[in-house]
Amino acid sequence: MGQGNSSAERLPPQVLFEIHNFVGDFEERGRVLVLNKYICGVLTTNGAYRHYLQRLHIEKGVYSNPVPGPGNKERFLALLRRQDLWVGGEGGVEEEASGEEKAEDDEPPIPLWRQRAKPATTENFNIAVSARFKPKEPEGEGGEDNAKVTLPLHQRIQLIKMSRRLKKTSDVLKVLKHEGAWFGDKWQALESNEEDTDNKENNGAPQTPPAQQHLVSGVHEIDPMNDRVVMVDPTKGLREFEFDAVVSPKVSQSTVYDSSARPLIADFINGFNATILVYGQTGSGKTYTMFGPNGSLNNGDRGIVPRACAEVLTALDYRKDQLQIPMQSRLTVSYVEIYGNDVTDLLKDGAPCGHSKVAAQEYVLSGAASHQISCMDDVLNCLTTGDECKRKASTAMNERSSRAHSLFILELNQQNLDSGVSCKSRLFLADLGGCEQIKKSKVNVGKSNHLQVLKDETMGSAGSFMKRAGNGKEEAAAEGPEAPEPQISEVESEPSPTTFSTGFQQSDRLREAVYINLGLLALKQCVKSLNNPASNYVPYSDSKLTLLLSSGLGGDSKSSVIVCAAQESKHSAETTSALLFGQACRKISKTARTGANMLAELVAKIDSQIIETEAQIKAKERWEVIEEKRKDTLAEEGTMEAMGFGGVEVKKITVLVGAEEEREKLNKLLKERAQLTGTTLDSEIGGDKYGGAVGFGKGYAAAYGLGKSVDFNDQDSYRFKDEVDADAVPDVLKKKGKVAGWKGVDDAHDQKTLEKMAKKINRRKMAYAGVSA
Ligand SMILES: Nc1ncnc2c1ncn2[C@@H]1O[C@H](COP(=O)(O)OP(=O)(O)OP(=O)(O)O)[C@@H](O)[C@H]1O
Repeated sequence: MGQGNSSAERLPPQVLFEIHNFVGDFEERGRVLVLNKYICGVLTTNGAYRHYLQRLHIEKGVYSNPVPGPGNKERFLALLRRQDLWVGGEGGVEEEASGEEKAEDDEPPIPLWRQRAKPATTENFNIAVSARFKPKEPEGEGGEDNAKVTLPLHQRIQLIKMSRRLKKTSDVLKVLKHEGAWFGDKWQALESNEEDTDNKENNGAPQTPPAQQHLVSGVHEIDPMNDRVVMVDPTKGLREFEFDAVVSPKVSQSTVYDSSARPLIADFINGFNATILVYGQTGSGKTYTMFGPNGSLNNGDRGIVPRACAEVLTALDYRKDQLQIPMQSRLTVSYVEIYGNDVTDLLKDGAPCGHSKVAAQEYVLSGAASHQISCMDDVLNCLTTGDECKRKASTAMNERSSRAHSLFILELNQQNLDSGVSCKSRLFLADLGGCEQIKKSKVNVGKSNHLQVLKDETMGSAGSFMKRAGNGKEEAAAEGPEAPEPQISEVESEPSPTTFSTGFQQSDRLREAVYINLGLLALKQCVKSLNNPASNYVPYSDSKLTLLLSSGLGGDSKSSVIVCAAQESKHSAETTSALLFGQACRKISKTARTGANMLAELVAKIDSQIIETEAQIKAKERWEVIEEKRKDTLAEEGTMEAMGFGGVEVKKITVLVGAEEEREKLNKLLKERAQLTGTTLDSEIGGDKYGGAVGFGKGYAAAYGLGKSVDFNDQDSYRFKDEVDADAVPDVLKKKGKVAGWKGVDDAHDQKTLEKMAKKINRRKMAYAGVSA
């Protein structure tokens, strides 16, 4: 390789080494690649790298999708780092020769690019965010409702600078002047210099300050070239957003797939977990983007899900026949819907996932809901079956509105039969329910052509039902995660007779809206925490949606968020809110890793931290004896004791103290573990492990748990004792024979055993009780 090649030397040494390793000596001369001292025919650099990408796939099993256009070089360089993906062991790291060795051997120094580094298994990246705008509604079909906005002068100047690509403020002022109005009182002051001249030309007649100019709110500019969107929001004023991709309203489904989903499909096949989610207001085109128009699986209009499945299946077929390494693979799909706290299996007629609500996450992620697929017919069957089962309804905002969040999960298990290296990756495709304002979707009142209109005061009205039943949180949620306006609106249509069935329908719609909004609120909170470096707790457990998406959002998977939005002025508040969400997601940086069971690894890591923390607590905790005054609760009626005179017993109580910080840490770890495993904190604390024996509020367990105290001197004083349930003795201790022959509290005479037992249980329970009390 030519050492003097400046463009090649700019690449990091490890990359240079790896390219050399892969393609032999090479040199880049402008747009032509020189390989092994021979010019590669007429191959341009881009063409040559396309060829290398293909070789990388065939020889090393590293997949790259055939994206048209330039950029092959960058993709090749990125993928080259994964060339040892299917190789067992470390991949043969070549150590850097030390300076002394070099001198001894008297060999010419090894160029930096020849030194081999350990292959990368992790990649740092930010969540990729793209924005897609729905075509404008035709006028007269609800597309017009132009809210007027008065921008402050500096924003107005900024807007003109952005839209007209002007740099100088003086040029902007000329535009403003030409437009005829804007400045109000400041007109003369700002333009004084120029106006002086102009006024002189106008025979000295004073210029009257013109009326304030108003702008129409909404999307002002969609700039796919620079991936920029300019918004004028009625409450927030001018806003400029930058994303990884901005697609114009007219682009095809395949362009959206190429820009927002395709790179992640390659990552998925290469063993990374990946998440693609669509977010936006109701009716903004999320389902259209994810699945296609109105559930149609027509080739041209197909959305991301069928396209992704087609690409994965084609790639797997190709890999089976063409790769030089023998690969075995199995692709499965799960399709679930999240409605409030219920997760249902759309491929099993909407049956609940798992036997209990808490088990849903474990059930879904363990693959219990999965179906093997091997061709597109299987995929289309799953999509059709799932679609029939989905909650859909007609609202004023969308004729076919999804009334819950749905999650399509692809799971790919692959193994290199030669090296035995296996990899499991998951692709989460989430079609989130749309955030909606009740007054716009009119689910509380119905829409004349969908549901009969109900007044709040009417019996069975959904509005009054929710108002009565709902707490503040529900009402807030009903208005969407960022509701800018007050709540349930006035009924706009004429009242009409109410039937119970319409009442129920409306209460269903309203409940759905609340559930959707609550899930989205929880999602926003998670994104906020992920963006806050000071926060070490992400509230995934706040909703089933965030629990299921936890590994995709904050975990080690690659993620892409597609913000769907409407351009119309009347939707500008929701559009700004959706774009702001996208911007917040874009700031989240993560480390993605290839490899198998990420969840198990994470849980194992937390487990080791739990053990460490428990050891710290053990070292620090101590029993302290305190005096407690207790009243005789069983005193006979009419006695002095019952009337409050006397009847007070002073008891010595032994209390476990110390290690408060560690307990708090333990509590956090237990919570985190519960989130990851989809269980409850109760079971993490010991409910499951000890056969539910340490359930809260139960005799013995209560004394050891929430009460945080053990009354060791109380063995004879039955009057002051809670009734003890023999079942409450931890099974694990019974088995070990530590409390052999346990029959009741009278047998609890071995103080040491009790102390030991209490400490063991309390370490976890106190961590919980101490923090949550
Ligand atoms: N880019 C687009 N081009 C053409 N039509 C679109 C586009 N996006 C959405 N639509 C149409 O707009 C309507 C609403 O879209 P869709 O059902 O996908 O919205 P949504 O965001 O999923 O709504 P919800 O949250 O209520 O389910 C559909 O009729 C759909 O075909």
